[in-house]
Amino acid sequence: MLEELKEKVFQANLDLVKHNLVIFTWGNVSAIDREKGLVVIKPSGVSYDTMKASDMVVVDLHSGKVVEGDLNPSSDTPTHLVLYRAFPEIGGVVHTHSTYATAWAQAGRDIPNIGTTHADYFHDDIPCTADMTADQMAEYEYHTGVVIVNRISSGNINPVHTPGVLVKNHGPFSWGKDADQAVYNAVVMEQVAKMAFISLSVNPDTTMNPLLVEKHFSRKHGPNAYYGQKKKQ
Ligand SMILES: O=C(CO)[C@@H](O)[C@@H](O)COP(=O)(O)O
Repeated sequence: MLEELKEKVFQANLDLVKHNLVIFTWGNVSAIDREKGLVVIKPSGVSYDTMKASDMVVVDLHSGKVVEGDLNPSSDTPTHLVLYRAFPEIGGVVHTHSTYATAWAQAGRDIPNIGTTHADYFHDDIPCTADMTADQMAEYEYHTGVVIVNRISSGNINPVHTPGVLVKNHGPFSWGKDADQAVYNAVVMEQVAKMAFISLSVNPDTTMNPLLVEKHFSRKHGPNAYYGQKKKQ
């Protein structure tokens, strides 16, 4: 079942290593088949060096139960499932421990939009979730998804326009229309986290023109999208 999606998720997980976003068994990628209501995700604690497409685990979107696979699904599976249920537009989710984005998450700070590189891909500051309550620590991974959705909705953030978040004291989660786009957004998150860290160490008081944000974001999104579009006659 879902052999083609397993292969895509497997390759997307290997891309995390290719882009230096993870080491050892850290991180995970999933994708969803919305027609079947099934999610394919990386198995828990399996090295990227030895992992195979057939190791990918298939779980039910609503119950979280494993419907296919011999290995345990990623420990972050409940987080992925909350995001798929809350954001119907997304088709892939990524979690990494990429160094700079994780450092911003551990510091509990939003990654500010202070450059066109950020604005090309993420409209808003990349938000960091709040501390979790003692109650939320029970079923931590499920409530990680809940605090992500709460942070996005309370910030009136469009999850398609700002496809990522930092989980405080943990690390980044990104998403996209499919697993590949979710990985792409994870790479961008790490890059803009690094750029912002360096920029603010040079000038903590730097600013960003909101008009420049709109100009760059609209190059890829919205009616005036330019990137990769046919030349207007
Ligand atoms: O963030 C963490 C642990 O802190 C996990 O995402 C990471 O170790 C990957 O766990 P899985 O192997 O996907 O269960």
